[in-house]
Amino acid sequence: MSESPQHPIRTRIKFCGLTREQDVDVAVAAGADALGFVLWPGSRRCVDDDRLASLAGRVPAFVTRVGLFVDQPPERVAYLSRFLDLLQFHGDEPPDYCAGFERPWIKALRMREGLDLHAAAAAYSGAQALLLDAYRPGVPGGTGETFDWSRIPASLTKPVILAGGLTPANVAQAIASVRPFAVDVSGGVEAARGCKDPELLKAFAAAVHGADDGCR
Ligand SMILES: O=C(O)c1ccccc1NCC(=O)[C@H](O)[C@H](O)COP(=O)(O)O
Repeated sequence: MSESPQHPIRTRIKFCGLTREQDVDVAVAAGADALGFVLWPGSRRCVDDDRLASLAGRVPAFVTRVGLFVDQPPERVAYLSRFLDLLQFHGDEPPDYCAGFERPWIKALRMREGLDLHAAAAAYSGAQALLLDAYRPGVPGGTGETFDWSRIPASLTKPVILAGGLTPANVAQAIASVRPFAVDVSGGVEAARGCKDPELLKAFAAAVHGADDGCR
């Protein structure tokens, strides 16, 4: 299979829901390409503005700082953008809203029944990627649940970030089946909610690298 953003030779890794400085350090050392900070107050992983400033200030060059939002006031997104390289919209934000900030953005889509991914990719054509996550009614993200990966068409034109219930134990299988641009994990590398486990972070990254080696 030839390389392309849809079928990369190296799967990027995004660790999500970081709340502590030591987790940022371990995640970066393990090989993170991106770190996600939940900025939606409804989440137990949400970090306040001071903590975001501290965590974001710790991230070295070439690791992307991603802020997660769920249908929040645009003024709030605009304010917090100063700490972020990329915005991730996890709610029902329409494309015009997502494009209204001076930052690149990705759209999270929860894989509810009947979702047409080609139509969504066309609607969110300004997104840098689509993050595909499990659907659980009333829960915007971070469910720790997988979905049926065979629902993702190989012909999708947008880079796919695969999320939802990934762990060090299943991520290699996920990469082999989907060949995503990136994988995203939160609960699968935690010791407790919001607290990442150093060994799980390293094991997850090692499993991704091993899967990439197996795909070559
Ligand atoms: O983590 C949260 O609490 C959260 C709340 C609201 C929107 C998104 C949220 N998290 C998103 C993620 O952490 C990931 O992008 C994704 O959902 C994967 O989570 P997991 O299944 O736990 O690996």
